[in-house]
Amino acid sequence: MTDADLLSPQYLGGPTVDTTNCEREPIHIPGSVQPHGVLLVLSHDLTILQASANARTLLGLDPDELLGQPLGHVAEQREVQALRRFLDSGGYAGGQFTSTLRFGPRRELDATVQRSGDRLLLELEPRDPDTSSEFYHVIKNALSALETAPDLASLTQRAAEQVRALTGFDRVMIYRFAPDDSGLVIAEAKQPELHPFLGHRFPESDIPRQARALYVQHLIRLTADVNAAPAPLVPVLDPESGQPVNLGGAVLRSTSPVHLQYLRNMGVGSSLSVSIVQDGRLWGLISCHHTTGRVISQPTRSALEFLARVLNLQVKAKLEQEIAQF
Ligand SMILES: C=CC1=C(C)/C(=C/C2=[NH+]C(=C\c3[nH]c(/C=C4\NC(=O)[C@@H](C)\C4=C/C)c(C)c3CCC(=O)O)/C(CCC(=O)O)=C2C)NC1=O
Repeated sequence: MTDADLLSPQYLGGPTVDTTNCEREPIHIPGSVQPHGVLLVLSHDLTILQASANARTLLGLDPDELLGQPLGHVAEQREVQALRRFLDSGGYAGGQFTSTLRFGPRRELDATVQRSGDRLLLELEPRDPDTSSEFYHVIKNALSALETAPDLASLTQRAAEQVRALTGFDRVMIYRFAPDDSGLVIAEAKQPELHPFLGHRFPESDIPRQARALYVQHLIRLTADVNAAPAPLVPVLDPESGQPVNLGGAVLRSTSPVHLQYLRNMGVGSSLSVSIVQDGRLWGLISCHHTTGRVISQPTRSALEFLARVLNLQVKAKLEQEIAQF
């Protein structure tokens, strides 16, 4: 089975996707994750049911050494107890729990935990050693810039500039959806030598219905490297239910192969987008491109989500201001 086979929806019995049926691609059940992290699927009592094939890269153990093991047998007990307390407290319904988990003396990892049905998704990523104190100044300045913007145009332009300062992506755009779900680039901050997308309009099919629906539920997604071979789940289906696990909210979820080709055709090496949601509808996206692959650490993603939530509130205020002026 080639890497390309792993990513095709047929891998899990899905439809053959081409440019005529984009919205039928089951992007929430790719059966694999991006290889810059490791995914463990846990039962409610924290037993490991599935593990991504690349588990050894971060945990020093292969899937067959992990499957059936209680998490506490492979990770630091004290931190697992903190996770257990979060879960026993009811956890944040639909939210994510972020923490640090140690899998042995030199394996301190960033952990993101969220529910998926009656399973838990535990996603593990290497810690970013150079998250400096300067990071916090960037966040503070970004918040001030957003909160003092006089109108919608300056708010979205400042948002593009601040997200670029925080993430270092070569290009950051603010993409606004029209009533027909086509999109328009209304703000942009980029490397000077890159051709502008500002003012460009894109068809509805560029971000199909099921993707837009997913993006209302889950605010952020990163494609760290459009050329990376995905790490399949082992076993690929939940051993108890026989069903594929829903990775819709997983930070490591493998990106649609059709979209990966779209990004390659654009000369993009990595892509990050953050949803702008108004009244339960996807109003727009902060869409970021980097010419090469790029991983954004969990703390930076958390800061980005925080900024996006502030931007959502500021966009709402500016839209209400515009209506009040008529
Ligand atoms: C400058 C303008 C600009 C635009 C317009 C743009 C589009 C864009 N598409 C996105 C996602 C997807 N598109 C498709 C499918 C198709 N797209 C097509 O054109 C046809 C051929 C097609 C199927 C036949 C699918 C399945 C997904 C979900 C991917 C996933 O989440 O797994 C995203 C969000 C993800 C990201 O951040 O990169 C963006 C931002 N990105 C830009 O920068």
